Amino acid sequence: MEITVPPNFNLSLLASTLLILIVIYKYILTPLFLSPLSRIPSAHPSCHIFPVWINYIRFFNIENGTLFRLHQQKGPILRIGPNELSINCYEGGIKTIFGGGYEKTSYYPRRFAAYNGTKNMFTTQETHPHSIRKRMLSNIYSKSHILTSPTIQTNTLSILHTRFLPLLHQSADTQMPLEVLTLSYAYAMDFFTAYQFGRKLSSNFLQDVDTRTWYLGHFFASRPYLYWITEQPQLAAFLGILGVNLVPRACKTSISALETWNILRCEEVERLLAQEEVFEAGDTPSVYSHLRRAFQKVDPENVVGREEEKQHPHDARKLDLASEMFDHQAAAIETAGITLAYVYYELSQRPDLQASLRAELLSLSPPLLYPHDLTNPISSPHPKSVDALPILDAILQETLRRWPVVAGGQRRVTPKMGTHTLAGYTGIPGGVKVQSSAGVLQMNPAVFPEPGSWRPERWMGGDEARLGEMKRWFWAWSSGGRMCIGRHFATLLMKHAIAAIYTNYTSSIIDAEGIEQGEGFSAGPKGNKVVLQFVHV
Ligand code: HEM
Repeated sequence: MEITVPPNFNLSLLASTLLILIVIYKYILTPLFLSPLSRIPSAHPSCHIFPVWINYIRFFNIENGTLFRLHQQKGPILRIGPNELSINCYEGGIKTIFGGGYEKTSYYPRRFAAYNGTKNMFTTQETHPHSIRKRMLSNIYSKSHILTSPTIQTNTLSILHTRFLPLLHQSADTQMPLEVLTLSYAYAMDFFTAYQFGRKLSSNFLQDVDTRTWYLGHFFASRPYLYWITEQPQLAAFLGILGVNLVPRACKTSISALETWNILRCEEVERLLAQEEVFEAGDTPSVYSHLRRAFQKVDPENVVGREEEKQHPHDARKLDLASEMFDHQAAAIETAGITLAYVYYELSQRPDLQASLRAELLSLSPPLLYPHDLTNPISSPHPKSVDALPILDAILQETLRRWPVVAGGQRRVTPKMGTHTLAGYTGIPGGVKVQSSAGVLQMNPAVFPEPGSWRPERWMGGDEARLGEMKRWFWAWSSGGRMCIGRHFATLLMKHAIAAIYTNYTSSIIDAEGIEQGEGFSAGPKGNKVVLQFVHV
């Protein structure tokens, strides 16, 4: 049978119409009406179809504040892009996503890349390689190890008494106010690198102001350009080829400068280890040599063939070690620095609480009084007794709740297999980007009444059920398999700084303009400063 085509029939018109219909069906009708995500409240009507809105708020760096307001209005789950959700609740939220081991998105290796993309624990997206690396590191950061490490005990005493407290003492003596945000960055870095590399190779940012300023300048250099680095890396790279640098070359130079600073220390540790030097407790490069040994254990199978590498397994792992050390420094300096600045700011408004805290601190045996006889071997309280102080603990816990430094969305992706139920919405497919944030979770008034008020008392006493609920929603360290591995170290570092200060001084605010928390994945005071006056008690 012969098919007769109408004289005015146009094949190409038919094809174009079909194509348009398919595009409308796939990119408009499906995301808007048929996708399981279409039932979820959208942050903006366009979010169902285009990722323009989410890019807009990320470009203008207003994501945390905007999502916080929208969650208050629209509930715990929001569609923030055609394939992206923000979820802030416990059941069906962080319990499912983070407790269920959803993998990280590529945001992490983009934002936190080091040594030309040499993966470390934080930037590894996939579960299996992550858990291998985590097993290698867990013990050195476990609570039992942190609270009994001779390296930490020796260095705590030395850093507090020879570097930190003299600065406060001088400020109180001369009645010169201190800017405590930068001071806290310096303290956190010195304290952490002393554990990582040993005290001899640690930073000395508390005393060496020039190197501290140099380091912090490079550390924060890329912040204004993060949108291009994390959200539009291909576009930035393409325009870079054409000579348009959305991310100034200086940002790369800054990262290289810090990488060099770090790798020189790694090399120096290697040199000392090669000499089989016996380290004094304070000079033991605890974190570095722990990971180095862990690599050596697995390397005989991996590094076969090259004699040189078999003899010096660290050579093969040089960048792995450096990348891991680099990342832990970055994790420690900013997070602990900002948290401490907020602790001092809040306490400075509560002289009554400073007095109760001091009474508690004076019960330590011996208390952290300054000046102190450093030749006395039992001249500091045991870390376990500092850790166990209830008022100190509540002050830190409440600061981490009210001012969670990792305030931005922690991004994950739904597992490829099967469908998922999140915040009561069923049928969510694999491959959907999801994120949660401590800045939203910890401001839930149903769990934390008057969430904007800093009230350490909420963590003291009270009924068990209420405390249990608060702990479930407390998310400053994240949760699940990717929870902060440095939390016990950070807690010890921060508790000792607070204890040392408030045993010896009172504080009051001189200048806290811009204390409101800024934007970003990690966020400190917008004004970048907290100036306090310390007075001898
Ligand atoms: C106040 C201090 C700190 C806070 C609030 C904090 C918070 C966090 C949070 C929320 C995460 C999860 C982030 C995400 O998955 O998106 C994290 C992960 C991590 N933190 Fe911390 N952190 C602190 C201090 C430290 C310190 C001192 C170290 C030093 C070792 C550290 C090392 C890490 C590492 C390596 C990870 C990645 C863990 C993994 O992927 O399994 N953190 N931290």
